[in-house]
Amino acid sequence: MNLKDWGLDSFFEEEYQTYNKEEEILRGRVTLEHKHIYRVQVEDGERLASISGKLRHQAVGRDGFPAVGDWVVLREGGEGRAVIDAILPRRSKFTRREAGFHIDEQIVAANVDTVFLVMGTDQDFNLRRMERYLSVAWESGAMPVIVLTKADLCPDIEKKRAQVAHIAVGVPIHIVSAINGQGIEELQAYLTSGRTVALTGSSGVGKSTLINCLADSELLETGEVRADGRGRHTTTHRELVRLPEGGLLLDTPGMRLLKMWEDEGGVDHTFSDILKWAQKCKFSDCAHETEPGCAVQEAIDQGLLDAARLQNYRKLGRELAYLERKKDAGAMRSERERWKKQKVQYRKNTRHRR
Ligand SMILES: Nc1nc2c(ncn2[C@@H]2O[C@H](COP(=O)(O)OP(=O)(O)OP(=O)(O)O)[C@@H](O)[C@H]2O)c(=O)[nH]1
Ligand SMILES: [Zn+2]
Repeated sequence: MNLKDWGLDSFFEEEYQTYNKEEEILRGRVTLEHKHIYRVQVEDGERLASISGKLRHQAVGRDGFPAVGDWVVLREGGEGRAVIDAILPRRSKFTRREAGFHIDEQIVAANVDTVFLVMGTDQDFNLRRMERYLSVAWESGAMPVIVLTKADLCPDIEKKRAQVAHIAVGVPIHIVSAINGQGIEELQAYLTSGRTVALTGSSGVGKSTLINCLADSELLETGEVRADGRGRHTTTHRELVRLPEGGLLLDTPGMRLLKMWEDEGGVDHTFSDILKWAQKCKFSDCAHETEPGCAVQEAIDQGLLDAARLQNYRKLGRELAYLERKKDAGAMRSERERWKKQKVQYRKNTRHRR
């Protein structure tokens, strides 16, 4: 199997060049992760792999661990197993941030080329949510494509398309139905050889149905002949699969339930129209509320800007500010911990000296 078929291109080829050729290295792409055991597609088949002690040691936070879609540097570890020594830089990444005690960034998918932002045209339809999806997509580095599903149930599909087009300037929009096959072929065009496509969207919008349409078979369940030549068929599930037509489909649970926390860059891109008006405000620190000479409020008055968009922009801003504070609080706590430990150590040392 040529790794080009799995998306290996000049970008990653070049990265691999920087690795030491004295030791025999394997190149491969992660297709499944399960509790720090990885299934990796390599040139001559598949390997189960764990990460080296060195990589584990270097991993700062969870983004230091491999994720589905990552290109990794491996070596044979005996008994058909392999060891992952390094992760290549990611061309795109989707992260999930847990706002718990600490902010933890977990990679839910790496090196996605195109992301389908899937939304139903039924009661699921929600423009504010689509704005959030777009923010996440711009932030990730993957190219967003909007997919509106269940067209067969929607009487005013063109109106919905226009509403979406208004908030997503320049983003392709596709209207599909799994029932009558509308739009499926258009989506297939993104799944060309070596290109990686991922999906996100709320539960029940038809992602699984769509995948089955695109795969055109029960491919997700089909086993393959084992790479080690023992000829046994496996029924192992993979989260990065190669379709018969050549495209790569990435479908992880984390990707499906993407939390919509994202930072400034993505938000600013999605709300670039608001920022454009804001530049014309009289005061540079205008909060766009009751300030005189506020160009944003003026745009709303003139019907050029939807007030709900400003509200959504503010809401996202507040969430980000909250996360920032959490992050700071976490940093402060660990700083305090470190200081406490040092103090204990200091006391021990001085006690010894006495
Ligand atoms: N009428 C109609 N129903 C659809 C269409 N696509 C999916 N459905 C139905 O919508 C329901 C949910 O579809 P799924 O494909 O399971 O949705 P999902 O997004 O994978 O949901 P999760 O697995 O919860 O993330 C199923 O009953 C499908 O049959 C469509 O194009 N038209
Ligand atoms: Zn203003």
